[in-house]
Amino acid sequence: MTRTTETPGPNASTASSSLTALLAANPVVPVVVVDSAQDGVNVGKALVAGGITTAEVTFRTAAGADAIRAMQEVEGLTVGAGTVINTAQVEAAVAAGAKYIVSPGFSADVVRATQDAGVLSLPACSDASWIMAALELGIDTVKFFPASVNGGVPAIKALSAAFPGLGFVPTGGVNADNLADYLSVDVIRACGGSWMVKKDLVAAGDWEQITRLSAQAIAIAKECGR
Ligand SMILES: O=C(O)C(=O)C[C@H](O)[C@H](O)COP(=O)(O)O
Repeated sequence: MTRTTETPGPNASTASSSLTALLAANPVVPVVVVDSAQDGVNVGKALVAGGITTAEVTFRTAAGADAIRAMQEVEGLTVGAGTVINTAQVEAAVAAGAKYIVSPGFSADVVRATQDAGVLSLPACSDASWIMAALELGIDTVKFFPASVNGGVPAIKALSAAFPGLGFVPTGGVNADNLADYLSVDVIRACGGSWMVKKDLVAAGDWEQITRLSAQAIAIAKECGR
């Protein structure tokens, strides 16, 4: 396991504070997987109708970049890219208009390319060593993935003791039943997840249910003071 210990890019610290602001305004980050740009637009509209104002559109399908580009037309929606695992995808995501880039793990190359493009970077770290590598690049908020199998809230609290000031965005296993447990923790800046945009809902074109589940998630976030 090799890690690059480069210095942060010139945009790193501005980008970090903007990420904090973005997450404060978007405490629930839906992880969206779509097979077409049109599905992306429909999902985006359904999310906004339910009060969710961002979407992390994954590069897990070939439609990812096209969907990000098409979703720029959805009013009130900030579109980011997810499952970004190499610098070619960073380039494609930035070209498509992604405002932030999320990875399921930590890659210094991906973070640097994102910072160099002046786009917000949210890499995932599941333990203290990866967090230290992220800190070296000026990252002040990390995705915690997969959150539930890595110990959930107790693990985040334990890591937080060693890294005061670091923000976390748990993703993986978060749902309507445990969202409040996560959002009650100060260092958790937002939660990511797919529970309101499940593949079967997208396949069925059930935009109303996506809106209902989004509204439910936002109501829970509000109860937690977000
Ligand atoms: O693709 C990525 O970059 C990921 O990090 C994976 C997603 O965030 C999780 O698959 C969401 O988890 P669930 O909400 O449990 O479905």
